[in-house]
Amino acid sequence: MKRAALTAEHEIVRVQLSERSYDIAIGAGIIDTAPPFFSARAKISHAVLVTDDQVRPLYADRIAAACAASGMRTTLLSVPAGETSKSIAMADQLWNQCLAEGADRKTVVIAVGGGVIGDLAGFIAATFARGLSFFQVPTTLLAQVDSSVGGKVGVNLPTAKNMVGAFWQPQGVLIDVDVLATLPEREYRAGMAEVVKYGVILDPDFFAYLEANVASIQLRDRKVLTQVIARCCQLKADVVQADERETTGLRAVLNYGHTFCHAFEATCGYGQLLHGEAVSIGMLCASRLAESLGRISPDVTQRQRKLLSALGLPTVPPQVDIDLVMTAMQRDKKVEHGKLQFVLPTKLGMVELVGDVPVKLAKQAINDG
Ligand SMILES: NC(=O)c1ccc[n+]([C@@H]2O[C@H](COP(=O)([O-])OP(=O)(O)OC[C@H]3O[C@@H](n4cnc5c(N)ncnc54)[C@H](O)[C@@H]3O)[C@@H](O)[C@H]2O)c1
Ligand SMILES: O=C(O)C(=O)C[C@@H](O)[C@H](O)[C@H](O)COP(=O)(O)O
Ligand SMILES: [Zn+2]
Repeated sequence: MKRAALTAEHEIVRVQLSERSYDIAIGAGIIDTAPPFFSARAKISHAVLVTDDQVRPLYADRIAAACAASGMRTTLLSVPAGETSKSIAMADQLWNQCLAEGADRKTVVIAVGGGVIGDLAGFIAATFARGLSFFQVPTTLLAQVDSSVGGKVGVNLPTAKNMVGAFWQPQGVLIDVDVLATLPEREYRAGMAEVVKYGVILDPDFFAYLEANVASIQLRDRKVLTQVIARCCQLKADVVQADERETTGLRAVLNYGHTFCHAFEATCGYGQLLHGEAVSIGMLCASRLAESLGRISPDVTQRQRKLLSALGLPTVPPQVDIDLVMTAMQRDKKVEHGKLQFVLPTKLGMVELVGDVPVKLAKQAINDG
């Protein structure tokens, strides 16, 4: 197949999923190659770009103009920035806007933004007219290392994170590391939590690399960032290829810390605690839980806490009603027959899905934080 003309300095990670396979292109300054990147992978007569009101003036207007200049009929839809836009009400608004703009089954959706936009636009793509092709142009660190890859799309219910959604793979992911230059510091740090997650669940050498490169990471060193993002995309691609729909339990490793994380996000009110911040706190809760079950030694938790703190991430659970958190945890999608399951470390670089965990110990793992 014809490939987009990208700059010399880019890497391609391929996600191998038979007919749903796709490329993740990672490089500096490649955002302007967006139209040929899309056109090489889909026939596009009508592109619907979905973005948020902060990313729109920074990047989405520019991509929309380039798409229009390359001959695509282009519609740009924008939602308010932030987690509260990942809702059924916002999906309803976008479905109706797509209809009003004459979208049909050949329309291609392009998500330009962070994880909220990727999840929401992907959900529109998965559902409008029973499914449209879509692309991801992730603009946060979190979206570049995690949410744009793997096809989990969806929206939140008021008390249950990501509860309505689908597995819907993109046709391609275009990652320009240069867009991270404008990302607010808090959002950048939040993205690092998912980066650390990959080290804990799959790759102890990568964890050690992060420990050794905190200063360059804080400076957003372009070279280090490109390597970090490419490694995360490759690790995620490997997992998704092995268990696309989280049916064998393998993909669940990517959910490390998320049983606690999602319960904190919902209980605090969406957007109060950023997803990455909640991942940071949630991973430490899961690690303490593994300790209390005698599965790991305290130094595994200590190393995570030290690295997460050095990266400026929160480590202490929020001051919220613990019983509300425990109730929210029961809405985790890994719950089977009413029983919670947790992804717990066995050592640095390896985790397992564990059932039959006494709720009392999970509560204690929060209280001990
Ligand atoms: N589908 C998945 O596999 C998956 C994986 C991880 C997280 N998620 C989801 O992702 C969401 C969090 O995503 P997020 O952290 O990217 O948040 P986000 O999408 O809310 O973006 C964070 C903020 O940064 C702004 N922004 C984005 N790019 C920017 C840029 N380059 N410069 C300046 N500002 C920019 C946005 O406008 C927003 O205000 C959560 O809903 C989480 O559940 C999904
Ligand atoms: O891709 C996955 O699988 C993940 O679990 C990645 C997570 O970082 C991400 O937050 C995901 O959206 C959580 O999925 P959920 O199924 O627990 O809602
Ligand atoms: Zn996550």
